[in-house]
Amino acid sequence: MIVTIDGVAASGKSSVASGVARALGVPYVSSGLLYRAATLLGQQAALDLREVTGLISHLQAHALRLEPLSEGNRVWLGEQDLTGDLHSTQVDRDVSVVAAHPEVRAWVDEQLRALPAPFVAEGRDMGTNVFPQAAAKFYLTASPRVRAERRAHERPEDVAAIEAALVERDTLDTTQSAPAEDARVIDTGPLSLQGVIETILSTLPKK
Ligand SMILES: Nc1ncnc2c1ncn2[C@@H]1O[C@H](COP(=O)(O)OP(=O)(O)O)[C@@H](O)[C@H]1O
Ligand SMILES: Nc1ccn([C@@H]2O[C@H](COP(=O)(O)OP(=O)(O)O)[C@@H](O)[C@H]2O)c(=O)n1
Repeated sequence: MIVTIDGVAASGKSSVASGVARALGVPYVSSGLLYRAATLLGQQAALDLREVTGLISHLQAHALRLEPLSEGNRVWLGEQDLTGDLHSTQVDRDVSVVAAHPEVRAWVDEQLRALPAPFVAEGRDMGTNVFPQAAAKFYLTASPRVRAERRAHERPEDVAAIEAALVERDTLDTTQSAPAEDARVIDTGPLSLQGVIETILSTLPKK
């Protein structure tokens, strides 16, 4: 079974996906980490991230591997674990430009579709584009202020700066961020993390 959890930035996707995956005893798959890793590699090589040709050849020459685990995903470049560098403000700033390239999206999608089910996949277009056949689909939202307050525990900037950056990224991500027609939309604002996880678990089809 594949379950998809999409949503806007910092809406709780990875925390919720991890909780749902642990309850089901399956891994979760964080698609955003591959977009973040592509961005980091491009930044480290000082590439112009608006130019897709150079970026794609660079990605093809550096085999990145997503390791989906239920506790937390990791991204490897050979033996090097890149995960700790993927959630920086610098990567946040450029990732939507990288993710807008159809060639980069195809590079990510190919890796995701090669993963063996069952799993919980989280991102923006898991239920619409990558796994339209998923057994259950969810889409998480919350107001920009609520999301910024949550993310302020994970970034050095103040809440107002984080909120402005989240809203900008939501706008840049609009194309790939629409909920699937058959997704259940959950406003996580009034709910605890455990509350969101339980809401999802209670509506999953019985095996
Ligand atoms: N419903 C919730 N209530 C309170 N905090 C939450 C909730 N959902 C997520 N969080 C917290 O918000 C932050 C961002 O969540 P995260 O799972 O990283 O979101 P995303 O993967 O959508 O960016 C984390 O610190 C997480 O613990
Ligand atoms: N399925 C996906 C997942 C992420 N992304 C891109 O990758 C970026 C980072 O995704 P993420 O899920 O790690 O970001 P957060 O929502 O956790 O902040 C997003 O802002 C999108 O630009 C995407 O385009 N499609």
